[in-house]
Amino acid sequence: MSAAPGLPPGLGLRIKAADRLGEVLAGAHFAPLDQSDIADPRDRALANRMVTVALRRHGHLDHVLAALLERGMPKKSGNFAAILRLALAQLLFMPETGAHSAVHLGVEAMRRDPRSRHLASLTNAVLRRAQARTAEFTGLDPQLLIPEWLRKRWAKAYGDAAIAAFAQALIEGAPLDITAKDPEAAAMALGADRLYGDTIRLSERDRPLAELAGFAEGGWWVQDAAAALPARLVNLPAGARVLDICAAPGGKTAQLIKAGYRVTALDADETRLERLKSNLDRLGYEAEIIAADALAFEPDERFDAVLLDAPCTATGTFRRHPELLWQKRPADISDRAALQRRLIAQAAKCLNPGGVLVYCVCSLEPEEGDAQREAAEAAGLVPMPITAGEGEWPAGALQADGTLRSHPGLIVGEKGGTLDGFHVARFRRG
Ligand SMILES: C[S@@+](CC[C@H](N)C(=O)[O-])C[C@H]1O[C@@H](n2cnc3c(N)ncnc32)[C@H](O)[C@@H]1O
Repeated sequence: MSAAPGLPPGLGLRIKAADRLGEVLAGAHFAPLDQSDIADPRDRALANRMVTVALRRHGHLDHVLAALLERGMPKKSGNFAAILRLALAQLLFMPETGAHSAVHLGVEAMRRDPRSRHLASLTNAVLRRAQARTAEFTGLDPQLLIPEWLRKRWAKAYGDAAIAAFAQALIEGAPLDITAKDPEAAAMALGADRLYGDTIRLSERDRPLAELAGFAEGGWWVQDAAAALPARLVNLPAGARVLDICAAPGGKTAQLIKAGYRVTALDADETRLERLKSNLDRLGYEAEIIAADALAFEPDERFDAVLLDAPCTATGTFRRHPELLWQKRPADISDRAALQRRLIAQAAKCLNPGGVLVYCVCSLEPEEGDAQREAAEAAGLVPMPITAGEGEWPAGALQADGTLRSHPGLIVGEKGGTLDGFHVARFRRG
């Protein structure tokens, strides 16, 4: 069934997918196509998979395009790049969808775009040449999937072997990780595996989230296994007052409430706070919610703990957001690191003497992680090392200095999946 009436089967969804890919190539964050874009669930799933594969394989597609477009990318070519990348992704990396359909519908999609229809025969030629070189292009070095500047940084921080693992994790994508109120019952109801703590993992999913067992009843929320680590490290008695200072959309707020703390959830972004509110409502959880700039926040009463899940480059989430690999620039790292230093200083001011700060970022960059210890110490905080006996985390994540470092090269669970990159450090106000 076609996603748009009057178009040949399968063409409408490709046009929608190419439009979405075009937006991401122009710098937008990838938001999956939803029901309002493509009504048929199977068409929608295919379209989203095509965009995702094109984004995961971006580095390989760069190489293929450089090899096949002798005169480079044509100027003023409308959606040419997105349509071609999508067709190449399908042809080379989604063989189960059929080479004929990749070529034929790719060329048809190009014909339907008024700004790029003059390039339909070039498209046909490029796709046919790619098809003839399938073995070569599907055998490209996986490390080409990571831009060189990031590859160099990550090799320095995590070693060469980690780069190969990161590239593999990028190709495979992320499973659905869930934090459950009752992990044993939820794992049973969903056919999921238990990882550690209250995290369970669903490797295969055949329906939308809202239709999964326990969602409507508020039995669980989506949260990567690594993202679930920081809130557990607050480790205070139930009833403690905890400020979640960059809280939305609320995954960690929900964990803090589950742990029995009295939680204040603050965020500067009102739209994201709406999502936090509706997430907590679904879970039947309550928190004090404050829309404010953390940098200007002066609480009436200080807190026993602050969780600072700081805005960051989010490079640790590349399995879910592969576009970040190609959108981030070195200046983003220094920019975020500077904001994080200011937030750490502000978070320290919100703590009672002896209060605990848990600082975390979903970034793989040392400037946003280990290096921020200096900013914490400058704000009057002392390191409070995380210890081996106080929780469960992936083997290899606990570092000698008592901070946690997860990355998509670490293996978790019996089925051997990976997890996001997170840095977690804990401090106490002196
Ligand atoms: C990494 S996200 C938080 C994710 C959240 N902790 C969770 O687990 O669901 C960072 C958040 O920081 C917020 N933020 C960025 N700058 C801020 C500021 N100056 N004051 C308050 N919130 C800010 C963003 O709106 C964003 O929601």
